[in-house]
Amino acid sequence: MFINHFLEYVKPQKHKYAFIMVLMLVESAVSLGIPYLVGQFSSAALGEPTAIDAHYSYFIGAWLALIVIQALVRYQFSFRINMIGANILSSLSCRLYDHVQMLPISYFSKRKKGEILALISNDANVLAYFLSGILTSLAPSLIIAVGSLILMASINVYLALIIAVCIPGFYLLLKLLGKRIRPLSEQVTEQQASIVAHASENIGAIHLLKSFGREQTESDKFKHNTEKMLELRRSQFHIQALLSPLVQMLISIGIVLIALVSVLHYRSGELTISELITLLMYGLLFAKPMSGLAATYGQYQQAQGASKRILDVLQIEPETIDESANELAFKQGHIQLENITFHYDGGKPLLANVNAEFKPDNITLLIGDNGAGKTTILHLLMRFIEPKQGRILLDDQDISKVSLQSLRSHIALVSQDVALSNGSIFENIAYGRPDTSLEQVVKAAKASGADRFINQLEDGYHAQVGENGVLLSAGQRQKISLARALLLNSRIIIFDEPTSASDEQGHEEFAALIKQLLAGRTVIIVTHDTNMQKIADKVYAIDRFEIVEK
Ligand SMILES: Nc1ncnc2c1ncn2[C@@H]1O[C@H](COP(=O)(O)OP(=O)(O)OP(=O)(O)O)[C@@H](O)[C@H]1O
Repeated sequence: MFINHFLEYVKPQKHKYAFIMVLMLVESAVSLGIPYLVGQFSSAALGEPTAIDAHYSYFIGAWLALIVIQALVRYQFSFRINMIGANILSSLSCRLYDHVQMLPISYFSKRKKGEILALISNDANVLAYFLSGILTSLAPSLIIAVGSLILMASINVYLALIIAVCIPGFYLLLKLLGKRIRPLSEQVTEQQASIVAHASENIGAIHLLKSFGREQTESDKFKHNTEKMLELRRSQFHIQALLSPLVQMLISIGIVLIALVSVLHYRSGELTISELITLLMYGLLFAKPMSGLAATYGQYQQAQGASKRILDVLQIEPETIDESANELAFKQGHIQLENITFHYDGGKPLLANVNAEFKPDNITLLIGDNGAGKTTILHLLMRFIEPKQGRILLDDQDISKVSLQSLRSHIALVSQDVALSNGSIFENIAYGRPDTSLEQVVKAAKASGADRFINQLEDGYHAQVGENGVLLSAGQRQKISLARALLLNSRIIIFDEPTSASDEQGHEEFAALIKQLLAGRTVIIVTHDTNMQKIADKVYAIDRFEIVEK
């Protein structure tokens, strides 16, 4: 049972649960009391003996009072149970989000974005509301079903027996249909994830899509995906739609039998009219929780699927945040690659026994053909990925032995596809130092050359950049990204294709800027730009799995 792993989310809410259970017990007692009162009312109206000697209007009054109490209790129950669900959802999705963002980069390379989003939103939702509803809906359903059965048996034992015989059939039916619900709901979730992933990818690459005239192709693809979803939904709804009426039918047949046997017993004088009415009302009361139980069973199967997917992700080891690992004792920023061998899982060999040295107060270029492994080396330095063999030393300390947080705090990465968050320019430059002042941000922007264009914007540093910085040009985004790295004031700065978005003049300006700004630091630049060679102290070329100094 995958769901068991999540019962810890129920525990903190136990007092609220207990109160809801009390409410539900009251509601069950009221529901069971109503048929009894109706029986008493009929007896009083027909002049038969009643439990207390009272006029029939007294029983009507009590009946009405119970109806009002029932409504009030149901309102309280419904509100509180939903709040428990919302609370569980909030803690579960926070835990999931925290875990997901700690997973290694390799997890994200293999998963669709939509799949991850579906997990945090859809699966967490299914599980949370199941956890909040199950205990509180199961207990009263069982109380009402068992209670009405006992009360029926107290009036007529044959009738109770008829129902007891129907119950195994009911269970079998549930089992049979329930078997198909789970794999279907898993397929539905997967399909939903690929629809979201497809849409989000296309919207993210809308320029590409439009410029290559892919509208129709992508529309067809989307339609194909939704049609597949429609098919899955058809099967899912088919079972869901079948489950409830089938169970209802079985129960209704039971009620017909109850009615028949009751009438026969009445005619033979073994039952009074008020007992007959009470019995029929208990029969109807019994039917309701039984069909509720059928729905709960369907939800249970869905929640099992959701828990399994969530559990699978929670069981993936996050990036090693070894609390006991040493902090990096940073000195100058001297980096050495020793016999590094690397290939991506399932990929061909990329680096074999690579040795290299990146010195402080040096600008080192990494050049090479597309796909040679330049960015991979930067990612090894950041420990987004780990070498298969060999080690990387920073100031003579093996970086795999120091805490990730301390390693990354000394390195600023200006990546190829500049990632900006949807906020203001100020927020984007201050991304790594959220508590920094405007003055410091402006200083960094002046140094990176971003200040010029920022001042021309109507809202200046408070201008919004749009999602992924779409409101800025590629060159402007790169300048913001450089300012962001400068603000960190890291002693090691690594650039991945920093001038890919600049014009020829931009290349020269950037080279001069780097030379002047980053003196004294360890600078590594992955580039295809030959202008950079003028400012470089050393150039490494990656060729056929090896690194050669030029
Ligand atoms: N996450 C990944 N999983 C599997 N293979 C990958 C992954 N990232 C990159 N690769 C592959 O590894 C090789 C090296 O990629 P890398 O990005 O390091 O090249 P690069 O030298 O920086 O290229 P470019 O100059 O085109 O940016 C490529 O063949 C690429 O397809």
